[in-house]
Amino acid sequence: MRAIVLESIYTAYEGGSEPVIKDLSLEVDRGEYVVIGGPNSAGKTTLLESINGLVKITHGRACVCGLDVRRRGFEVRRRVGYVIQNFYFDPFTPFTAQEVVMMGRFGRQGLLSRPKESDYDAVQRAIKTVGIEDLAHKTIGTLSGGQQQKVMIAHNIAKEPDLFMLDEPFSNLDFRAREFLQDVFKGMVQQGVPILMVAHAFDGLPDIPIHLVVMNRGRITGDLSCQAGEVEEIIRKECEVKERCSSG
Ligand SMILES: Nc1ncnc2c1ncn2[C@@H]1O[C@H](COP(=O)(O)OP(=O)(O)OP(=O)(O)O)[C@@H](O)[C@H]1O
Repeated sequence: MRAIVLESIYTAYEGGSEPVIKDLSLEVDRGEYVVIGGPNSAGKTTLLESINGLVKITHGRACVCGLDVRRRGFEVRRRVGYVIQNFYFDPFTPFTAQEVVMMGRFGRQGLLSRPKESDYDAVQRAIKTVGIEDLAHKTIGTLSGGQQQKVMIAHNIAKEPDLFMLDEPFSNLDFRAREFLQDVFKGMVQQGVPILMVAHAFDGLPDIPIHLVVMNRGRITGDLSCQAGEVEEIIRKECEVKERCSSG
């Protein structure tokens, strides 16, 4: 079973007059590391949110982890880890980093159930994996942007997702943290969990085959396999060619 099968989908935001994603098809297998690139407003975030069932798919077929996204969006979201692009915790948010990581278990344990031994174990593993043991008991809103980002990555790892999507996860992280986390993601991919990552900077991608998806104006304009070192050049070329074609 493929992790993602999208067949000619169109998606639109509530009240939007035009679809943002247009006639888009994509297949992703287990264990693939997918990088999604392209210019601003190409529809990269909207694609992630369509896969997750957060934006309405108006036409086409979308199957994620074997589930029909249009009918079973809630179940899809339970199984998909999603680190969003922009989040903000108020300094007075009354949760520690460890409690936020535990919230990643809610889909498995149920909102009103007590955490089990396996939930505590998954939380400790995620905290250790991301290397935030020293932050565990700090209040989330008092952490820096980069520290909060690491907590949200741990939250999604604790979820033990079948598919992991990240929207510009490195925007607040220093180069050491980027390299460390790229290793973590490589390990997840090698265990079979597919990763979809939207990015604008491509330094430090792991040395494994990359499934590169280039988007522009709501469509996929490039879908190919390449090495990490080729990603930036390919995206640059794709975007330049498409810009010339659309303005010529
Ligand atoms: N909540 C929303 N309601 C209506 N339109 C939206 C909404 N979010 C995004 N859009 C529109 O959808 C289009 C694609 O936006 P999206 O955020 O998916 O692009 P992106 O490729 O992720 O951009 P960037 O690289 O700048 O983050 C844009 O024209 C944007 O204005």
